[in-house]
Amino acid sequence: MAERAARPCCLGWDFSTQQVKVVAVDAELNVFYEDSVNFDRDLPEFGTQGGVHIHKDGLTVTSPVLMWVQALDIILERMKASGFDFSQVLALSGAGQQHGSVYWKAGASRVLTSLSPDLLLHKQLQACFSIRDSPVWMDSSTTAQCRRLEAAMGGAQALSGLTGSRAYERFTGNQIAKIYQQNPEAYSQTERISLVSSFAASLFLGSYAPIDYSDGSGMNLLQIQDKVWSQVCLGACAPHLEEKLGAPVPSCSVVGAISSYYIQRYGFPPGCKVVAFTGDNPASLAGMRLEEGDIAVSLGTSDTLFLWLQEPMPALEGHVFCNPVDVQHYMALLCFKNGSLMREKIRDESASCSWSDFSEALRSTEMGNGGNLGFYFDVMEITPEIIGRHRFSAENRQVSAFPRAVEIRALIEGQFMAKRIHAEGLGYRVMPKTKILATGGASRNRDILQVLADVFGAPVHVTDTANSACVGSAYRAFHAGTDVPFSEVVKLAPNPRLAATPTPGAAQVYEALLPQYAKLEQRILSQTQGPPE
Ligand SMILES: O=C(CO)[C@@H](O)[C@H](O)CF
Repeated sequence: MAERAARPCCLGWDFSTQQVKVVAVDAELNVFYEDSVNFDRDLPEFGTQGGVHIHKDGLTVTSPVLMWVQALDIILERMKASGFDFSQVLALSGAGQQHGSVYWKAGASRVLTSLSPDLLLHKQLQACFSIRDSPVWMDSSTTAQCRRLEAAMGGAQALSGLTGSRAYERFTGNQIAKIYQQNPEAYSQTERISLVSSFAASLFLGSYAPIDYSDGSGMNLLQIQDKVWSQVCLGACAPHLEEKLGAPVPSCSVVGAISSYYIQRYGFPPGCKVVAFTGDNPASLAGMRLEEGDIAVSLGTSDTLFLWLQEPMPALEGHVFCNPVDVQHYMALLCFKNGSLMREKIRDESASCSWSDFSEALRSTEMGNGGNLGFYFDVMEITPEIIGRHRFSAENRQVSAFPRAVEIRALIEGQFMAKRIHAEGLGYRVMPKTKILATGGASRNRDILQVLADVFGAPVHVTDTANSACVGSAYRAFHAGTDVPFSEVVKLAPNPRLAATPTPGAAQVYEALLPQYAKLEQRILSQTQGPPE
C-alpha cells in the first residue's frame, strides 16, 4: 500500500449525551477524519435511550460511565483498523456534556497509571467507579439541594453573582450533595470526582486530570471571578469535597503527556500533549470561533444563545461561565425553550403549514410590525418564566388576535427582541464589529435571519455547528502551550457565510421598540407571578 504522506494533526473529542465523537484536524485546520459511536445503536447492552436512563421517578437521569469508556475503546480500535497514523497526533483535547459527574473509587488512580496495553480500557476499569450510573445534565432530582445551597449562600442572586448561575438541579454541586446525602458509603469510597470532560481527559492522561475553569463554572461551586472553589459552596454540598475535586486549571492548560497505554497500543507519539477538556458548550464557542462582541444563536427545538462577555452581570436566568479561550473573559448561555416548535405551530396556523408563505408574510410586513408586539410561549418559557400567548397593539392594548402576516412577524420579532434584551441583561453589548453566528434548522430561512440582523443591528453569518464541540477541541489542542491569541491560531479555518445585513433604518425602529417589549414582558410576569417579593 502506498506510503501515506505524514499529516501532523490534533484530535478533538466530544463525550456528549448520545455519542462519543472524534475529529482529526490538520495544520491547515481541515477536518480529515471523523468517527462516532452512538450509545443506543452501538452499545445496546447498556439499554440507554438517547444515551441516558430516565429513572422511574421521572426526575433522576443517569448514564453508565463504563458505556462511555467502552465507546472510546470502539473508536480507537476502529481508527487503528482504518490505518489512522496516530504517530502524527501532536496534541488532543475534548469536550464533555456539561454538569455530569464521575465518581472514581479509592485505588482507581493506581489502575489508571498502570494500564496494560494488551487490554481494552473498559476491561481494566470495571471496578474503578464508586457510582456506576453517573448523573447527567438532564437530571432534575436535586431541587432540595438547590434550595439548601442558595440559603447557605444568602439567596439565589448571591449564588449567581459568585458562581455565575443561581442553583440549578443539573449543576454538579447539587448532584454531589444528593449523592453524599443518599449514598454516603459510595461518597466515602470516592477518591476523586470528575466532570465528564475531566474524566475523559483522565482516560488519555492515565491519571486524574483537573477540572478546567470553563466547565467548572457549571457546578455552582467555582468562584468565576477568582477562579477558585467557593469554600462556602463546597461546605454546603459535601465534606472533604475540595480534595476530591482537585484544583481547577485554566481551560488552555496542557495537563500532561499522553499515557504510555496509547503509545504502546495505538502508536501515539510520546510527546503528544493532553490539553484540558472542557464542556461541550464552551468547546462549541471555540469551534464557532466566537470573538469579543459576537453572539451565536442556535435556532433549534429550543433556541440557545452563546455570548462572549468581558464584564458579566450574572442574573437569575442564564449561565455565565469562564471563557474557554480567553482566561480574562467570560461566556454566557441563555436558553429559550419556545424555539422551533413554536415557529412551526405559527407556521401551521398562520401560513398554511408552508415556510414559503411564512417567509412571504415576513417580507410583506414592515420592521416594527406597526407597533404590534407578541409573546408566544406554548410551553413554560425558561427565559423568562412565562406561559401562554400575549398580544399587544401599538397602543399597548392587549388583543386576542393579529392578522396572519402580523402574527408571523410578531412571533419572530418577539423571539429576537427577547434574545437581545436578555443578552444585554447579562452584560452583552452589540459592538461595531459584532457578528451574529446563526446555526440550527431555522438558520436555513433567509427571511428569519433578516429579522435577526435587523433586531440586533448586526450582520448575520451562518455556520454548520454539527461538529463544533469536536472541532473547537481540536482548535484548542493546537492553541494550548502557544503564546498567541486563540483567534490567531484559528484564522485559517473556513469562514462562515454572510447571510443577512441590517436593513437601513432598523436601528431606529428596534431601539424604540425594545424598551416597549421589555416593559410588556415585565407586565406579563407581574400578572402571572404576582407582585415582586
Ligand atoms: O446543560 C447544558 C448546558 O447548561 C447542556 O447544554 C449540556 O451541556 C448538554 F450536554
